[in-house]
Amino acid sequence: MRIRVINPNTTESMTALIEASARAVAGPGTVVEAVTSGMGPASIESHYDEALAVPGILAAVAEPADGYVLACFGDPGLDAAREVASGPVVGIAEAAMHAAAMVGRGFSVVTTLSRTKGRAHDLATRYVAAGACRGVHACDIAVLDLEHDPGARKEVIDLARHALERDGSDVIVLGCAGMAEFAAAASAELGVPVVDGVAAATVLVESLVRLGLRTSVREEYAPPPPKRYTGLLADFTRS
Ligand SMILES: O=C(O)C[C@H]1NC(=O)NC1=O
Repeated sequence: MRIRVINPNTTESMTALIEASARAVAGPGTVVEAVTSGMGPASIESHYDEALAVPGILAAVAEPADGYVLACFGDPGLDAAREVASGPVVGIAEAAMHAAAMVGRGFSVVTTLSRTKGRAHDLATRYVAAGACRGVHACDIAVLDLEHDPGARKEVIDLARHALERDGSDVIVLGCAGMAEFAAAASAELGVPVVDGVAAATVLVESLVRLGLRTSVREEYAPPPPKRYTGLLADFTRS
């Protein structure tokens, strides 16, 4: 099978990190096709960035694949992508939170900027039972600095340790695709499961494809009603 793993921001080096995390867990019969969005923000750290990332996501899911991963913790454009993708679409926050809820009593999210904490809470409300997400904590390291800041890994792990104590949680969810490579070291140091949403989403999409499950086209996720689109979007939308 072929899984298209989409980095919704336009930073190639981050796509490489995402690709490595997805390939590390993909099964022997799975081809991971990691792609960088062709248009939009260099990183996604606000509602504005999320909105401007969606056209690139929709263009990326328009290409055929057996399944798709949206490798951005805000799960931008997830519902719209499900209306047009040829296979199941899973967001990394969705996958990470579900996985975390299955291996512990309550998880804490460690994310980047404080301004994105509300989004993580909103997604937890959508995806998991009340109380499953015990808290969301921000390290206030910008997304693109995670890769270049030599102290980032330690800051994230120290914050995760604080979160476990403060929240009384027993699992950590990494709140950014750019933190994927911290998961193993964090789990070894903290002694708890640390969930990287890129890996979780890759395995979950593989499982859905193996189960023969695709997004239902009855009602909400049916293909969008045909209509005229004008302006720049006319090139990227279905007519
Ligand atoms: O929402 C965030 O802070 C993280 C999110 N932004 C991004 O460009 N890739 C991500 O995973």
